Amino acid sequence: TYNVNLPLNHIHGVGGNTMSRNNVLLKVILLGDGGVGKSSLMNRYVTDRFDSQSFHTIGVEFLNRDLDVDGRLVTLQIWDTAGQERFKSLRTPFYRGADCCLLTFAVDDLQSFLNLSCWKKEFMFYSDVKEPERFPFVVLGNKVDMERREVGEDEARAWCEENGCCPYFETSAKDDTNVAAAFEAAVRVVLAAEDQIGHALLGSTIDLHGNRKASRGSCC
Ligand SMILES: Nc1nc2c(ncn2[C@@H]2O[C@H](COP(=O)(O)OP(=O)(O)OP(=O)(O)O)[C@@H](O)[C@H]2O)c(=O)[nH]1
Ligand SMILES: [Mg+2]
Repeated sequence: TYNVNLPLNHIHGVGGNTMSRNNVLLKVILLGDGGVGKSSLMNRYVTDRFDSQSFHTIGVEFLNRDLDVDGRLVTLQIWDTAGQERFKSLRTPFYRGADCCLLTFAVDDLQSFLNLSCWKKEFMFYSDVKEPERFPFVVLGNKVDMERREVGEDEARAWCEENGCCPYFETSAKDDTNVAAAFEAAVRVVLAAEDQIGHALLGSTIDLHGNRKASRGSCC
């Protein structure tokens, strides 16, 4: 486990996640407004700690965790980004090569939920993924331990339905609610997508949909 601002040992590159069939490195990236709990979720998952006084992230940091998913050994490389607008230029260069994007908001912060679309757009703009329609997102509604909510679970699930039916998890980094489940879901959606591509290649029936980048407009 390594924690740096400069990603010295990041294995990047074309399709850069598959080391072998049973030993996979997956890059997942946490995006969302400053203060929603991205760093706390990563730290809870990797080190099983929670800090109620955490500092805002500057740029990006990452931590690795190995896990076994249905008999496949996976190294999950979790990239935690700075959500504050002033750090935008420090985080966007690291979107490329991501296998899954975890869009995060806090259930006690309506604005962070409304901004999910902006985060998705920003990711699509800078990640340069080949098949935007198929790229896997997972949505996390964090801080469910808070009594006062501004975003209902139904509302959040509706957004996910409208945005490619991505999986939704209500998490608490503080109470360790659903944190492992959310990261494992990210691994599963990536592996499932890769299996599909594998099958398509075998059957020579790749459907490229013909849609490349939908829009290159600026984000908020
Ligand atoms: N109650 C509660 N507080 C949380 C939870 N997760 C994070 N926090 C608190 O929310 C504040 C912000 O958490 P961070 O993890 O630093 O937020 P972030 O998304 O990484 O913020 P940036 O680095 O600025 O993008 C901290 O005070 C955390 O202790 C949670 O699940 N429940
Ligand atoms: Mg942070």
